Amino acid sequence: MKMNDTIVALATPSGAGAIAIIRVSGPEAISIVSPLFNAKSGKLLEKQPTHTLHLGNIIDSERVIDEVLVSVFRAPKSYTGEETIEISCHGSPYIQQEIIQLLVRKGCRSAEAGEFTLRAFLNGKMDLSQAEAVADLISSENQASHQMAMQQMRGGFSNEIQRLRQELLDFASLIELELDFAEEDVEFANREEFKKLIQRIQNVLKKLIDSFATGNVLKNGIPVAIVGEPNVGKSTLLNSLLNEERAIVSEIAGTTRDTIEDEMAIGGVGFRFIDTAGIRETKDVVESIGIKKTFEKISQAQVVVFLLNAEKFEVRSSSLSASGISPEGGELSELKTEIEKIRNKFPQKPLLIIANKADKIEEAGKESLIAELNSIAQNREKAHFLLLSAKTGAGVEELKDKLLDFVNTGALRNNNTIVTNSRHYNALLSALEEINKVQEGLKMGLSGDLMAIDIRQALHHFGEITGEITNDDLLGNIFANFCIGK
Ligand SMILES: Nc1nc2c(c(=O)[nH]1)N(C=O)[C@@H](CNc1ccc(C(=O)N[C@@H](CCC(=O)O)C(=O)O)cc1)CN2
Ligand SMILES: Nc1nc2c(ncn2[C@@H]2O[C@H](COP(=O)(O)OP(=O)(O)OP(=O)(O)O)[C@@H](O)[C@H]2O)c(=O)[nH]1
Ligand SMILES: [Mg+2]
Repeated sequence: MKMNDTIVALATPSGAGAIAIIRVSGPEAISIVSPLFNAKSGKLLEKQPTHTLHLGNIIDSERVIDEVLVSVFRAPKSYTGEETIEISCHGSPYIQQEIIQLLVRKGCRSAEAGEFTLRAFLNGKMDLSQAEAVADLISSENQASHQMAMQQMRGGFSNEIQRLRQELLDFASLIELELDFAEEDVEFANREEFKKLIQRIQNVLKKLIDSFATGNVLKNGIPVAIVGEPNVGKSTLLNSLLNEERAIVSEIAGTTRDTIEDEMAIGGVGFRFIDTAGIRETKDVVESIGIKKTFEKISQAQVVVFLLNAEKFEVRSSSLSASGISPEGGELSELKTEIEKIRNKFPQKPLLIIANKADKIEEAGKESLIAELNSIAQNREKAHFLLLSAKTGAGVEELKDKLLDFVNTGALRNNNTIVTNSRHYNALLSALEEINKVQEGLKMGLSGDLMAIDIRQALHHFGEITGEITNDDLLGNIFANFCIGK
């Protein structure tokens, strides 16, 4: 990508709108736009100071294309660090295209995706992780992902990495200095202090690495699988959670054959609900493919909502107690087996057991049912039980609260740095690996020259995050995922 030319792009979404912004950045930005702009004040754009706004017409020879507002940003005081002009025109696609084509005829080049932000990075306006956060910020759809992106864009994460990198660099220099005095057997780098620093770096790296699990989940939406036998009301629950008729509901068992997913923010956190095909023995080929997929989805989910029909258990338990037979022998033990199966298959998954169709059972039966199910849930860590009605919506709010409880939003609340980017995550893992080697070296009394190699490696991985160490392929990759005009 060339850097010394002047680029132009629409910064607002394509299509009609009230107003559209056309961005021009590069050494010729002001000199190209100036002769095309007739200011109402009669002032020449080229003479205007930075961060000023001007009303006037964009003209192509004699023809007025539009009445616009033009902002002037002078290098290096702009988003990109270059001379920048922004033209706010009326949002007709025709006007937008006319102005952009005029600018291209006068010597601008159409910007590539992310090129404005790439220039901001290359001009030192932000580091690489901050540039990446700009893209995350634009795609953020809820409070959690917005907060994480904002924190990263403002440099919270980079600062932490930068600090560690500097301290490590200072030690590396001291150790390398010792090498110059090899004959004299001096020790500039205090080994005890160095050990402490390495320990501290390890702790920070581990904390950041651990935060990725939370960050990744918060960024992409927490996957919640809704599973259970056919007809228990899974699709009804999905619709109730989403507040829309997303999935087909019917009294026929086996209605949902393929998984259905949709997102919804609860308390500022994005959740991705996955309605699945009811689990049962079946000879139907299509249905059994759907059931296979259900198990796949359970394995990918962060939380499993296991739905059952409360009615089935209520009827049985009252008739059973009347006849004096232990409920153990009936549906409840069947249920226990069912839950046990899921527990064995996915021992780590938080499980929410939900008795649905609460509206159909009698008040009197509710208590014994809740007690019974709670005793099943109690045996298991991370398992909870709720009675609700997907149809009437009673208890659905409680379910939402429970789901939020499952998410460890503590890290977010405490304003801790959360790693959301897999590139950063990989660099952190590699850095930790090198730091561990340095620690081993210290323990074994490894010579300075060998230790210096591992330290340099660790520094390299820190530099990858902030972009001190980079290459064209990597930059191309990162910025290609931006939108044009950003
Ligand atoms: N019209 C418009 N709105 C926008 C942007 C933009 O580029 N144009 N932004 C783009 O993403 C965001 C705001 N970010 C910006 C960041 C820096 C500068 C800027 O001019 N910085 C100079 C001057 C700072 C100062 O006045 O102290 C600088 O950094 O030197 C402008 C916008 C969101 N809204
Ligand atoms: N009374 C009552 N009926 C419900 C409730 N939830 C679901 N139903 C009914 O139960 C039937 C099955 O609901 P679905 O949501 O299609 O069940 P499902 O679990 O998705 O079924 P499959 O897709 O076949 O696995 C429908 O007739 C629903 O109207 C509830 O809370 N109360
Ligand atoms: Mg269904």
